[in-house]
Amino acid sequence: MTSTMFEKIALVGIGLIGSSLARVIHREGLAGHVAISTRSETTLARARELGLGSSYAMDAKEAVGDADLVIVSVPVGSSGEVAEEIAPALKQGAILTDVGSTKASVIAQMQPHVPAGVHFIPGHPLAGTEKSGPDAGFAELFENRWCIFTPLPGTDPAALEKLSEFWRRCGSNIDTMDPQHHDMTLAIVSHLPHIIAYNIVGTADDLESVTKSEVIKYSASGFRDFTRLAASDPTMWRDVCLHNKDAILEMLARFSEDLASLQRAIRWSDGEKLFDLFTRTRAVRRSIIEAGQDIDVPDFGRQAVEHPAKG
Ligand SMILES: NC(=O)c1ccc[n+]([C@@H]2O[C@H](COP(=O)([O-])OP(=O)(O)OC[C@H]3O[C@@H](n4cnc5c(N)ncnc54)[C@H](O)[C@@H]3O)[C@@H](O)[C@H]2O)c1
Ligand SMILES: O=C(O)C(=O)C[C@]1(C(=O)O)C=C[C@@H](O)C=C1
Repeated sequence: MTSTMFEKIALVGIGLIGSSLARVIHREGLAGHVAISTRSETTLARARELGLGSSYAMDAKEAVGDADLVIVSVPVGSSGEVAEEIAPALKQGAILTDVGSTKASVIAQMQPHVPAGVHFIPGHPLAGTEKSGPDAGFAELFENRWCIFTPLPGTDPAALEKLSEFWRRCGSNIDTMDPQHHDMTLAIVSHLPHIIAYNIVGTADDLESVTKSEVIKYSASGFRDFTRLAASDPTMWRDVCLHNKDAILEMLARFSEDLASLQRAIRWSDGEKLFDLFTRTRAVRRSIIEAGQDIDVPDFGRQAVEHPAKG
């Protein structure tokens, strides 16, 4: 059953995340009006061609005027300038949220611009792909995925509950945590994997000149999985690295220590140590699958989910 939750929702930024939101809002009938704004004329024209909204504006202030819910879905490094731009046009009582992959930096950038009487609730859907732009989105993206809020002290519980209900209607499960904890957790489960993927694919690309295309010709599925992550949007991931610097550097230091220990085990033919580590990590993968967190979405080019019992 569908029922309208907001008279008007404004989506600022209409790439993978913004356009997925537009699609699920439409499918679930969550808004009477969806106003779309983005920085690039070409992207806005494409959003119009795709029929993602009810109105389209290059001027974000025009889009957010009268909106009950404003969702900012731009690279995290641009969240401050967007907040500054839209602040004067925000309606009293409106909920303002974002979807940025880092939280402390987004809060530091946006909060100073948020007018009194507007409920600013930072958020982050843990759902995405390596693709970007309005064509890449799909309504099912958020299904059975976590959406984490990092509410500020004094957040209105009713506004938080309304936003939580919105994300539940988009298919997500809700959790809340403080921004520092979010940034540390995401550094290990999301940011480091991307950095490692960028690095290994970069190394292989450097070797390419030596191996004369064998890297591409013989790339096995393990390497191909890395190339999917390493194909992710350069602007988005540059911003994530620059805006979660401390947590990423801390996790990279831990990672480098553990890698050195693994290197040592290989050098000294310490088979027991290798076997123990690989057994422990296999159990982690099984726990993720058993928790239902490894759900493939069509068109990701991902491998089929393996059955936990297969060993
Ligand atoms: N891609 C993912 O897997 C994923 C997952 C969860 C959260 N996020 C976060 O969501 C946000 C958007 O990511 P995406 O994947 O949708 O990116 P995207 O590149 O697909 O889309 C970004 C959109 O922002 C617009 N934009 C850029 N700068 C702008 C500005 N200054 N003013 C207005 N619009 C501007 C672009 O025109 C585009 O419409 C990022 O903060 C990212 O960290 C991404
Ligand atoms: O699956 C992917 O392709 C993603 O990169 C999604 C992913 C992730 O690391 O899980 C990437 C960044 C986000 O902030 C949230 C989700």
